[in-house]
Amino acid sequence: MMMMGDTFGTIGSSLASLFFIWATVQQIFPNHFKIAIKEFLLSSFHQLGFAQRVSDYFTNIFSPYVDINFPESDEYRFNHAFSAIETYLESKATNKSKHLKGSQVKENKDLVLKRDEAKIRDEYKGANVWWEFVTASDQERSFKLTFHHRARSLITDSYVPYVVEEGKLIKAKKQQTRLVTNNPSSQWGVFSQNMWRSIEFEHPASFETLAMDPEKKEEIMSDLTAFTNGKDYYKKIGKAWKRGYLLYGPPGTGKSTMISAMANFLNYNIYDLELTAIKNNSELRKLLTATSSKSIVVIEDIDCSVDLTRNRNKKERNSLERNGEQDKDESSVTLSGLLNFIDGIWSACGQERIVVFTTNHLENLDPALIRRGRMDMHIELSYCTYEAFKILAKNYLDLNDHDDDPLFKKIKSLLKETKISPADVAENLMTRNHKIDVDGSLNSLIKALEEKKSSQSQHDEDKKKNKFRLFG
Ligand SMILES: Nc1ncnc2c1ncn2[C@@H]1O[C@H](COP(=O)(O)OP(=O)(O)OP(=O)(O)O)[C@@H](O)[C@H]1O
Repeated sequence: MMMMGDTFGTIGSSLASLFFIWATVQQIFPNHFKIAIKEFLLSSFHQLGFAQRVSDYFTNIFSPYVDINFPESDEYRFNHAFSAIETYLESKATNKSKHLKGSQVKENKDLVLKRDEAKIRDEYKGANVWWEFVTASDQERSFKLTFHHRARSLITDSYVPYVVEEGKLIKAKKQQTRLVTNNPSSQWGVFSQNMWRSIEFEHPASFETLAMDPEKKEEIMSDLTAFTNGKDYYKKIGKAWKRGYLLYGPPGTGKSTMISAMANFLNYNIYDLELTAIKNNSELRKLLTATSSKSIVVIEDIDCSVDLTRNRNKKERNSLERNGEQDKDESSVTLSGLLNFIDGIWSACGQERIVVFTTNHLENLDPALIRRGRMDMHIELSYCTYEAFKILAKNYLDLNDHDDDPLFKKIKSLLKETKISPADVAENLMTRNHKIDVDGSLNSLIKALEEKKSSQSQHDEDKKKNKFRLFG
């Protein structure tokens, strides 16, 4: 009311001044002068925003509501705000809506209830807003947001960003994790639309079932949690929101299992990057820039994928000498291409991404690839320890604490003397008939450990003999 009174006052006094000046001009100046002065006065008032204010005032009285349209696609490109709004409204409205629809898109999925209303009211910090789903055609769908002009800055500066952010968060929480892998470039299509293909990721691995030292596991989990909550931190220090993990260790020690556990823990998609299917650095760049945020880009057995090993520099130099100064980047994926993406372009495209490299031969990798800062955390996955065995015993045999059990004691001492992978231990604990047979499984493991021990001591014996022969 105060605002309306003020505006009337201003309009009244401005009009009074205009009429007073105009009356004085009428009396003093001749006709042609009068016309020039009239035009000057009108244009001055116009420039001072007077006309605009009058028109705004009346528009606001008769139509005080403002609309913002959020089309599904903008200039042929998908509008991400549209899908975030859709998710937000779906979650928001289900509790309040009187008209719902239920659907079950897959037999093994839960029934989903969605609102079945075209218009939804929402409230934000005391302001009412209305959302309307508008369909001009199948291709032209949009959400129309309507609110009172008085709440304009609250809605545009604060509410809309809140809705989009909230929608993205809800989507990320609900999203089924996907396993994505790259197609050979010959199948990418004209607009590179088929670079990646994906399936639902349903691996049940979790940190709980991962057999490794509990302290180390805790350290990895808190590192991942800090990363995923670190948006403000990364912004503050001016670094791209990404983190690299290098998983190394002998075969069967749980490197792939750990990646699955990470993806399930964070609810991130996995991009399993097959480097051998990529021809050169430019293809690599295209692929990586098309990955989404909240994802784990994995290169397994990086030492086997491409020539990224310690000898690379020497080999690269030799090849350049043989072929003249031909640009190697044009014909293959190189270490510099990969590093460029991790440190260079990578920083500029996308956020909240994790890179994981795995290898069985850490010693073969070029130090540039794995230096701290690129691979922030080096995680060694090793042969089965007694602590790890206890986790596997719990997974496979439902055994909790059996430290005093003679079979456990025997396994403890054998594990100390033997190098056996968690995969081999798991294999021995697994019962063929899917029925838990504790003694049978533990005895089968003891047998396997004893065999391993004797073959290892035989191996050591042979090695010793060969050494003596060399010197003999
Ligand atoms: N640490 C572990 N905890 C639980 N299960 C494990 C662990 N390590 C291995 N396994 C079991 O062994 C199987 C093979 O392990 P996984 O593929 O993760 O090993 P890896 O280190 O990636 O092996 P590779 O180097 O040969 O690829 C898994 O399916 C899992 O059942």
